[in-house]
Amino acid sequence: MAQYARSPAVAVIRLRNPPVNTLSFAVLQALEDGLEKADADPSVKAVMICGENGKFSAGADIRGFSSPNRPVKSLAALVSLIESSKKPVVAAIEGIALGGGLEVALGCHYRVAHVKARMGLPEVTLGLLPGAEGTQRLPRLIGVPAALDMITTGKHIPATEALKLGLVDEVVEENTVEAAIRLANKVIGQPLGPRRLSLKPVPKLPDMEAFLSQARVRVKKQAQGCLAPELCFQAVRAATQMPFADGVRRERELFMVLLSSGQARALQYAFLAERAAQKWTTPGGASWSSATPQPVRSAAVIGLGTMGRGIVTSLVKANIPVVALEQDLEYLNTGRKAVMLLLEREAMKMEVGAQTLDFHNPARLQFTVDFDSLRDVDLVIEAVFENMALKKEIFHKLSRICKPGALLCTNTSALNIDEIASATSRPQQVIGTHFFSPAHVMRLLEIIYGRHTSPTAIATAVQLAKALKKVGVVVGNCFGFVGNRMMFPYVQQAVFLLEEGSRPEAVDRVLEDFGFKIGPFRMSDLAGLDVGWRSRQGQGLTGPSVPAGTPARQRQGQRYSPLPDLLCESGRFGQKTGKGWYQYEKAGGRTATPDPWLHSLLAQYRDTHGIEPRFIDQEEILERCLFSLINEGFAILAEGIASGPEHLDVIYINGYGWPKHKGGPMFYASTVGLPRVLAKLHKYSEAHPDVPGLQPSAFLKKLAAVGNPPIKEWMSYLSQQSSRL
Ligand SMILES: CC(C)(COP(=O)(O)OP(=O)(O)OC[C@H]1O[C@@H](n2cnc3c(N)ncnc32)[C@H](O)[C@@H]1OP(=O)(O)O)[C@@H](O)C(=O)NCCC(=O)NCCSC(=O)/C=C/CCCCCCCCCCCCC(=O)O
Repeated sequence: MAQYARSPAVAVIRLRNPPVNTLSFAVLQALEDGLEKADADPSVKAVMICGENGKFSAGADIRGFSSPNRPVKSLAALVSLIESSKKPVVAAIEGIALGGGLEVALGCHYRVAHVKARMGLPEVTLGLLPGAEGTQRLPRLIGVPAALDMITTGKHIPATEALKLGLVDEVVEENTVEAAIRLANKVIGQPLGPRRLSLKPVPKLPDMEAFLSQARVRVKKQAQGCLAPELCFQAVRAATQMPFADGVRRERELFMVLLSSGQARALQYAFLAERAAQKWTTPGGASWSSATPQPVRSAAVIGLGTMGRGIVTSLVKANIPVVALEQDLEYLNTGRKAVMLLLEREAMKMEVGAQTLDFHNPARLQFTVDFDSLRDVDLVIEAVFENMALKKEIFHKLSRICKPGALLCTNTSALNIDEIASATSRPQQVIGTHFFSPAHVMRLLEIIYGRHTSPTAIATAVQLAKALKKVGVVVGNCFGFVGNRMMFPYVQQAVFLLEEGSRPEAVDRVLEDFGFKIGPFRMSDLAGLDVGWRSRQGQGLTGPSVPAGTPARQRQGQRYSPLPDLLCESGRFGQKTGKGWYQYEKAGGRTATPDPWLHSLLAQYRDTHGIEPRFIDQEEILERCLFSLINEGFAILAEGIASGPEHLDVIYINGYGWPKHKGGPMFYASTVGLPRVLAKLHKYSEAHPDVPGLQPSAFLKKLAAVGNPPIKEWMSYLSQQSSRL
């Protein structure tokens, strides 16, 4: 709602809808009532609009867009009402003014912002456009280039930048509401015409047409298959070509197209899924609502390979003092140089005026080979390579050296957390923190609890993720956890498709056209084929431990493809060796080119194994790869390894390049329809009975049988018996 008060010639309207003052129907109604009251009261000479609790407004309620009962009350009409007020209206922007919240402020005649406030029109990130006339008012206020940038990227800008752009009239360090009331008193009686943005012309550019056509190319390129940026562009272009009222009509038409699009639903789901994933629970009954994190005032990282370097960089960026440890001076010096380089680059990227990175100060970042230096840290992240014996040795040492409450984290992508914890005397403080490479860039942090991990340890790891500006998703302990476990059948299908007649570039193209940033073969080349090879050797799937007489394409009665092993045996480890599923310009090169050598290897391989190659169409490539991944997701949910489909989707969007506008694999399955996913899996598993990954999971079958319920109801169909939750 909104609260109305007087101060004394200024009416104060305070938006109130915790936690972020979204513009519900009740808020809009109360705002309208407040404006009418102020208008009718002759002793009121000006109006000031602010938000409760130090936040102006986060805009429209995202949950309302998909609701059949969404309020028909038009926000746009209210913005016009504010603008047409005969008494000056001043917005006092504290905290945030986003989306519809900023559009309300644009309707005001003046805007005062607190120095720490952020403003933006993030509708594009929700698959929408600023549909309350924001695409028409903002270019009139700050010019087309800046408005187009804000509207098509959705970025939040700080108050200082808003002041430079002319988006706000004043930035204050103290009480914003008092400053806004002062300004309101000052402008009483001044003409309002020049302050009404709808009456202003769009500022001209020397060659608007040329600017717009270049901007359109840029927007399309950045959109990566998303519709909203293009329609945002069209709405802003309308502002340059039409009078305000016509531009508003065009904006409305484009908004309605987006509002009913599947992409908007997916993006809004993704926003809410990220918040839902913060609400973790475990089968033992621990949860975000009752567990309290421990403070992390200092940390240590063991191992300065690729992952360790990124993790140190992340911690330094989060202003957490770090001790970085390596096994000897040679490794330490190489690691130190690499970390310093990363930090120099990060420092250069930081905004002018923002807090600087204090990494030359040994009290903030210390390099050592001495385990004793870890004695006092609050948290240790072990990031050595994936070797159980080595990890156990380190954890044994840590449990002797570290102070009693220290959290002991292992950065692993698949290894058993319980086994690692068994090497310590304090398994309740051991937790998996699976970072994604490059660790200082990628947003995802998979947080894996073991059998004995305490709720405090989980809460502390979640808190750490927040401090590192990452999305922490809490999951249970199983081989590959959630992300990699779902990835295995996907990559396996991709390789089987090669055996049957396809090529890496064909499979990658289909998945990249679907929206993945990178297809499975390019991804394997980037990650290094030797990583999987070592893991398969460890599992006894390849190498000398495979019993003599084992059929080349079978392991334990299941289909197996030795193709990736053959590549590794030829020294083809991917980008780092200049050859893998593709060829590259040099070792370490990044430009993948289809490789005739590989094509003839595939032909030879099929000959050797008597496989008749066939043409495999895009539909089969897509369905076999995606549906096997999704199928594993259902098995994970049924086992209680993750507490909801949103968790899986957040992992895939933030760690595996799944296109956000398709909402994540489980959301995608819900849009395809579970009966269809099930029917396709039946079809493919009949054709390939020796591939367990294609056999539909019991949970998927159950959901399809009960009539394809909406995604938010899925978990209610898991019986207590079938779930570990
Ligand atoms: C920066 C944030 C605001 C805060 O971040 P942080 O402090 O980290 O906290 P969070 O955990 O993210 O959030 C806290 C809780 O708040 C919830 N939240 C936040 N924002 C929203 C929101 N906008 N809606 C709903 N809920 C929100 C969040 O979920 C958390 O709650 P919980 O823990 O999950 O319970 C950050 O949250 C953020 O960035 N928020 C998003 C801001 C945003 O994107 N705003 C834009 C929203 S879209 C908008 O405003 C659009 C406006 C245009 C509307 C145009 C309407 C005109 C239509 C014309 C045609 C209509 C025809 C009508 C006919 C018909 O109806 O049929």
